[in-house]
Amino acid sequence: MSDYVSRVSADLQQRYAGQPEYLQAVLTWLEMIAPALEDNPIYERVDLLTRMVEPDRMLTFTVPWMDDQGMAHTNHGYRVQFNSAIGPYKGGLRFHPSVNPSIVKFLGFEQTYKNALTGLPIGGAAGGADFDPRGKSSREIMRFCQSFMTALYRLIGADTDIPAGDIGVGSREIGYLYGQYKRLTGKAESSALTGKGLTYGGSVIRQEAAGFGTVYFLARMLEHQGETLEGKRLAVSGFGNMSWGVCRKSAELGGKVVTLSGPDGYVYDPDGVCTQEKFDFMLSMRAGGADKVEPYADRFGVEFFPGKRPWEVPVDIVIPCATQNELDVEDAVMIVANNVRYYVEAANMPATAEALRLLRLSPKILTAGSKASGSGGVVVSALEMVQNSLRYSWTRQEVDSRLKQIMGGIYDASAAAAEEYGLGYDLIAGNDIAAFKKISTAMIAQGL
Ligand SMILES: NC(=O)c1ccc[n+]([C@@H]2O[C@H](COP(=O)([O-])OP(=O)(O)OC[C@H]3O[C@@H](n4cnc5c(N)ncnc54)[C@H](O)[C@@H]3O)[C@@H](O)[C@H]2O)c1
Repeated sequence: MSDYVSRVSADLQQRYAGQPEYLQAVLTWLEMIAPALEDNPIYERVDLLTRMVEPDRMLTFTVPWMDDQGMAHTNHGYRVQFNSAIGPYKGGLRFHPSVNPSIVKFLGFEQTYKNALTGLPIGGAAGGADFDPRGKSSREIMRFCQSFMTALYRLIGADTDIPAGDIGVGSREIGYLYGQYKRLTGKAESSALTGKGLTYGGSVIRQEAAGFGTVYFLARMLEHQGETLEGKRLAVSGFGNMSWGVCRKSAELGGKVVTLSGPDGYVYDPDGVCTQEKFDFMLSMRAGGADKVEPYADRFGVEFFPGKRPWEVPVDIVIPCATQNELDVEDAVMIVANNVRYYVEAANMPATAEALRLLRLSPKILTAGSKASGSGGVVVSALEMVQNSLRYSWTRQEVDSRLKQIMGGIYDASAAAAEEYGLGYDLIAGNDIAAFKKISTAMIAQGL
């Protein structure tokens, strides 16, 4: 590690000791891009790394709202505008009790480098609140979203910062947020938010895009090995938006997702989550707001494993789709022992640093990181912005083929950078290096 990288790392660890997720994301990235930093004194001269790993700014605000019984509550809201070197800030909003400055900073950091390789001109951001949507009525969710937007609206806009959904924020919440944005600004500025409903500027495939994109990326890895998804068994976590898209596209390509999970445990469905009835049931579990996967076992007569994670099931492919650090070293050891052949991240930073290192360095498994294989959602969000600017809607087939093509481009850029730096087929390091080079070039060109 160069002196400059050591200094930046030490400074961050001292300054942000209480922000473990943020430190994990940045320190892993510094390890990945190390080969691209060697013999390049310009980076230190313009102190590029410090500016790349810290957000441009971060807003913290209170979100007061009233429940259906007339009791007031106050949550904490955040928006971190991480980097705008290649376009306006763009990234999701997460409503979950675990949301704090460390989580939104890690999400904003990951989003910046994820967005860079989409080929679309967008910077990176993230935000959200420690609000728990579980058990809340639709009216409570609406009041919360309106209060959240009242605090946020001055900071966002089509050319400044464009929020989208993430955990706990789907099309219903985006609708309430957008309605309040319009009310406050007096402008029907459709590309100020993405993930909108189809009747007011949303894009077809946006809901499916996150999961579809991951499977398109996986299909390219399989192709590289002379294989297809036909007959492969997949372990997936979560049962939300990302998992739903992965199940649907895998089934279409002949694969079989045999696990889903929630905070309560996981279900094992040996026949696969492959039918329309099962896809629809996933949607109803998510909309129900209980955040439990057990009802799937009751409904389809399959086994439920309370309090456990799905990584113990022997499969060909593992795709974590739920949340950060949902897979630790013990899980990684089990995955290797089960002869899993592909580990493809859909959720943001789903593995601990040690688990990821173990999987990445295992000669038995091919790995892809969330900044590449998890970028389908933002790709179609950006395509939604393009359609809004054109005041035009593309067909399902047009959006889907663009998504597939862009995912292929991200795969190609990752594989090419890995090869250029003598890293073989390390798609994770390759992706980080390619994104680093794109953003650093833009930042240097724009001066201090
Ligand atoms: N939706 C998108 O467009 C999109 C795009 C890129 C990345 N992601 C990432 O994908 C992941 C899932 O997002 P989503 O949009 O599907 O959200 P979602 O709210 O639709 O679903 C989240 C799922 O994760 C599970 N989960 C959340 N916290 C958990 C915990 N602590 N333990 C166990 N399970 C937990 C929930 O039960 C739920 O099934 C997140 O990491 C998110 O950042 C989403």
